[in-house]
Amino acid sequence: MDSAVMEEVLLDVRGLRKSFGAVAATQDVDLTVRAGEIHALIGPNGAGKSTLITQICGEIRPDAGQIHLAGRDVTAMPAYERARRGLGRSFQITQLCLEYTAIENVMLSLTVGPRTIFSIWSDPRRDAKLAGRAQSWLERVGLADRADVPAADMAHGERRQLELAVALAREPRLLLLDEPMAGMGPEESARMTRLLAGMRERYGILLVEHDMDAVFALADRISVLVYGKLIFTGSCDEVRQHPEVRSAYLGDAAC
Ligand SMILES: Nc1ncnc2c1ncn2[C@@H]1O[C@H](COP(=O)(O)OP(=O)(O)OP(=O)(O)O)[C@@H](O)[C@H]1O
Repeated sequence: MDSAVMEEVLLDVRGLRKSFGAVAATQDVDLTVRAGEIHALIGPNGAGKSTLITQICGEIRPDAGQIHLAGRDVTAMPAYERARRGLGRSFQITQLCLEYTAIENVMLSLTVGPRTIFSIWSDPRRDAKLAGRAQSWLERVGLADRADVPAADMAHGERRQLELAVALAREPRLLLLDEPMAGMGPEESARMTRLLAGMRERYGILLVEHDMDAVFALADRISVLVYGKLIFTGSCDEVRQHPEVRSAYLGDAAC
């Protein structure tokens, strides 16, 4: 990848702070994600990872701090406006329409994407051009032959792949992935790891994940969050060697 592109900061979080009563869920967090980078965010349960993600998405307002998307201050913007400006998200809990087939789920996502004009009088599921575009997103996530399967009948790992296709169809530049490997067996997790590795050059990715094999296989940088504070940001090797990280999160067995 062109080094100028790789240097572009897609997400810049500065001094972000959020408390729920006495719980300081985000404490003065600074974080960047560059184009072409997978930046993993790790930390024990309750460390504040989801709270940070939901502030970046615009679902909850920070008490203090700024969020810039591709150089633009979006701190006061609603979630839909951030999505329009290239922020995509896949959720920790699946958000698919389970009664719809895989291709219908992606087609519905395309109807709210940036390059689609559709009429409220027509059923987008009957649109052949839209179906072609949806099929190509299914191909990219390895679900080409599952297009007509209702999401309800898909395996857990396939649903997570479909969720990714639904997010990608909106053509984001920055992707926030909240535990994409959650609930997966080793094979499904390895498949998702390969999929994300193949996507890295086209997006900036902030990856929240507990599966440390996946994190170490994918991340260019890792940030470690403990009790709402970022205690360290560095490469996989630096994180493995960091004494505070080892005691707070990894434990000696993981190093
Ligand atoms: N809406 C809320 N109201 C009150 N407290 C909250 C709320 N959301 C989060 N918290 C608290 O903020 C802290 C951070 O929670 P958060 O869910 O962000 O952590 P997490 O790192 O995502 O955890 P996990 O890995 O288990 O998903 C926790 O103490 C949690 O109980």
